[in-house]
Amino acid sequence: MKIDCTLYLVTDSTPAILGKNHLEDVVRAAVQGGVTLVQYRDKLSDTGDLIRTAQSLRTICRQHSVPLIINDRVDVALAMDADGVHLGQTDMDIITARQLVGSKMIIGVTVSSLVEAVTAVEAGADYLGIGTVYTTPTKKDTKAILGTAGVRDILDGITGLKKVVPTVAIGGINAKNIQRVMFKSQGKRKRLDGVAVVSAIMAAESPKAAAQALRRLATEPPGFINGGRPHPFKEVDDLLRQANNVIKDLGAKHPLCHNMTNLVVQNFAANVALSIGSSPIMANNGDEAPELAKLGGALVINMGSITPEARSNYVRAAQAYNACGQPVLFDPVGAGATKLRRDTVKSLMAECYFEVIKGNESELIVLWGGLNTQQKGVDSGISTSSDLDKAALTMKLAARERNVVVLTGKTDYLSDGTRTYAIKNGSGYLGRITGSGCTLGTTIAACLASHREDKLLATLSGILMYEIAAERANLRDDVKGPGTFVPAFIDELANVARLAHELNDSWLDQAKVERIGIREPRSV
Ligand SMILES: Nc1ncnc2c1ncn2[C@@H]1O[C@H](COP(=O)(O)OP(=O)(O)OP(=O)(O)O)[C@@H](O)[C@H]1O
Ligand SMILES: Cc1ncsc1CCO
Repeated sequence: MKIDCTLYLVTDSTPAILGKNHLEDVVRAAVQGGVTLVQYRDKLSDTGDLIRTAQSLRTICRQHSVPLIINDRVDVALAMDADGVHLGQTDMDIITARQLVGSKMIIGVTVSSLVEAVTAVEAGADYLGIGTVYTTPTKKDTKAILGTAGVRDILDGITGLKKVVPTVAIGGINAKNIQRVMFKSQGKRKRLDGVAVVSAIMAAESPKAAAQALRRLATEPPGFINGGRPHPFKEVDDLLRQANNVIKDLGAKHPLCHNMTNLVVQNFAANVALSIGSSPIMANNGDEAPELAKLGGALVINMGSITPEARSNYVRAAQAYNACGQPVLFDPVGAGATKLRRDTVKSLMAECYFEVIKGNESELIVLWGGLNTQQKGVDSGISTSSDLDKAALTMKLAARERNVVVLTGKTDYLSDGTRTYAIKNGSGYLGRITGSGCTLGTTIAACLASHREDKLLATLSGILMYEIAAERANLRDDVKGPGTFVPAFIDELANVARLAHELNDSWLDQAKVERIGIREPRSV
């Protein structure tokens, strides 16, 4: 029997997933929606019930020519003449199962390592379920988490074996990440034939609509073909593919993050730096900078508390880092609030090179030349600009300064003067605590210090780490308001750093990054 693994439904009859629905109804709707293979998985029912349910599922599946596979129970599969049986690593071995079921019945096997995959193929498996890709609410055992990189290694490892078998990935796959999973797990010569899902269909409000959507997404994977042109998703995805490594390297290299920052955020910024894997020093005296600049780190100049001697300290420090070729991030806090700040911005921009400038909209308008803009304190104020205006401001400033510019707000804009992106991650709490912009600057600077090859990628990685950690904190039960948000946020920054260290890039599935197609500014 030919196996089409494009969209493989694995059933789950537990109340947490199935709710009040009937298994048969859900499976019927799913095959009507486009599921290509069904596995009946039930660890709890008695043998008689298993056989009866399997028989009725087989009737439903056969009406749509979809094979029905039985999980684990070779006896049940034989008793009701299933199309196949699926074996886990602790189930019956493949050779014994084959002797029992004969040559026609499909045998599928779950594998989570290359050794298991090669062994299964050589023993006669007809398809492989590779997993677990991501943690799921029902499976939290992170040891077996492969991530897409792990799936890719297995696909590469089984390329060239005599027998070619279809493969599906399983574990935490849903409509949001299915395309990324298929794209990112591509091996050099082999890619997944499909994906297996459980709750994305079993727990869906409309299993039919969920199956239709997943089938479409699985059949038209992005980044492969788009009338011969690279899919727009591919460009963003190429960056996202690398972001986990940038964060992993940050933890491994532990770079110095030298903050010349305001009086408000000293402690918060130092804790953020530590939780992401960087080593902070809060040092506002420019005399120390030439020595610190030689330690391979990055400098943040945040002019939030502009003391009388601050300007000359900033310039000496930035020039020391410029001389060593180490990155400097400029955060022109309250740039439009006072004459002193406007003048300071002007002279810093003239005397120093900033690899990244990060500010809110009001601040960046001042930097672009809106020296008459009046900012109320350090806040951005109510914006009247369109999204495109903000993206254009970000791009033209980056093009003029030959650097990377970040404009923060509910949506962040990022540009290197050529490539411009909108990032729609984050949490409303970030707008309700002080210093979220400042500590984002610290995070980006740490990324710049550890990843020197592509400053746009380093900046994007820092923004995503920061904002996705905020989203994760936002979801926690212990967060009741802005006050409890701050410690939870620091914990989540550390959690994202840990995931990256474990090569687990699942946190990036939440990334909401869009390429903005605006023309390059011709003359700036
Ligand atoms: N409503 C929101 N929803 C999602 N993310 C937000 C929101 N408001 C701010 N952020 C995020 O918070 C971070 C800081 O942006 P913001 O524009 O508030 O900086 P700022 O005004 O310089 O802050 P501060 O002066 O307090 O340091 C950015 O990552 C931004 O995306
Ligand atoms: C509130 C405040 N005042 C100066 S710096 C700062 C922190 C946020 O920018």
